[in-house]
This record gives sequence, structure tokens and C-alpha cells, in this order.
Amino acid sequence: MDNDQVTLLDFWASPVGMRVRIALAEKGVKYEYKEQSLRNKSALLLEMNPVHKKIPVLIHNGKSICESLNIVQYIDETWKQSPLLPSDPYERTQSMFWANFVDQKIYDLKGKMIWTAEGEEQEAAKKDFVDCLKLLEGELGAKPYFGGGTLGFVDVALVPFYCWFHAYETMANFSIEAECPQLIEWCKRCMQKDSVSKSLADPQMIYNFAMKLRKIYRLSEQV
Ligand SMILES: N[C@@H](CCC(=O)N[C@@H](CS)C(=O)NCC(=O)O)C(=O)O
Repeated sequence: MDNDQVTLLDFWASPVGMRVRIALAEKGVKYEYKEQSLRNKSALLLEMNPVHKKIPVLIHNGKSICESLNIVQYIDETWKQSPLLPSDPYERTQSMFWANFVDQKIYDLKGKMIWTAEGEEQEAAKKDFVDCLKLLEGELGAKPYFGGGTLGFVDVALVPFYCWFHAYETMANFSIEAECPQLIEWCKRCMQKDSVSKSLADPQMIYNFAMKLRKIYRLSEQV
């Protein structure tokens, strides 16, 4: 596999892109990182993800793989060292279930929580978000990682959002640590790993970026 050509089309602030960076780092796969503009999409991105036209996209020996969880699963099955998904079929479905839950809830609620909604609607999104984090905290239980003793698929799916928490808390005015202290302990544990800390963006830069997006959303609503 030494002659593999691996390229990642990504955007620095993307939590779903960070999943792929973590998985590649966990496996020790060397790759070329190609930062993409999401406002002015490259011909390569449009060619490699013609359906959704979104990052992240992994290009492995000329073939493209799209959708972050799909990509992480592909990486896990292609480079077998440090497995992320359990081999037991039932355990695998449980990992997939919780990773999909992160996508459907944690990823999707951020828009309402910090950009589009205000007042009661924002409060409802915040409550929904905290409830979902608590469910995840329950699933983690007393384990060091969702994957058990080592970083697993659900850890990779969820931990990138940690660098967005500062923006969520400041923009929606609440404390995630006060609500879910064990989950924050888990975030800090994950950050001790180079594969995670080197893949996540700086929370202050994410905050500045999120504020810029908020202005754009609110201006576009006025026209
Ligand atoms: N479900 C997709 C989500 C991908 C996604 O939403 N990517 C965003 C960046 S975080 C994007 O490329 N947005 C550009 C657009 O929507 O045009 C995944 O997990 O890969």
C-alpha cells in the first residue's frame, strides 16, 4: 500500500472533514490535503462529488469516496491497523447507529442554535442539542472512549464538534460543560491523542468564522 495515492478535499473548519483527518492520522496514512473553497467550488470537487458537491471527498488511487462516515468506514476497511469499527456485526450496527445519530442531531442542530434561529426557536434547538449530548454521554457511560479502551468510530464521528463548542456556547449563551461534564472529560481525553488534536481547528478561529457566517445568514434574510 506504499504506492497508494491518497488525496483529501476538505475545508479547514469542517467537523465532517476533521473526521477523515482523524481516521487517516489514526491509521498513519500519508495523504495530500487540498483545501477547497465552498463558495467557488473547484472543477476537481465537482468532478469527484457530482451528486452532493460537498467536502470531504477522499480520492484513493483516482477513485472518489464521498460522505464522511462512509469515508471513515472505507479507511477502516482499507487500512486494517488500529481498527475503528468493531468486528462483531451487532457491535458494528451500534457504532453506525450512534454515528448516524451524531449526523442527524448534533450536526444538523447547529444551524438553528447559532445561525438561523432566535428567541424561543433558538432555546428549543439548544435544549434539543443538550438532550442529544446527554444521550451520547449515557452511551459513553464509564468507558474511556465510545470504542471502549481505544478510539473508535463514534469517537471519530463526534469529537470534531469539540472545537465548535466554544462558538456554540458563546453564540447561544450556555455551558456544555455544566450540562455534560463527563462528555467534556471525554473530549479532553481524546485531545490528548495527536491524531485528534492535530486534526481539530482552533476554537477561537471557529468562533470568528461562525460569527462571519451568522452575519451572512442574517443579511441574506433581510433581502
Ligand atoms: N453528510 C455530509 C455533509 C457534508 C457537508 O455538509 N459538507 C459541507 C461543509 S461542512 C459542504 O461541503 N458544504 C458546501 C455546500 O453545502 O455547498 C458528510 O458527512 O460528508
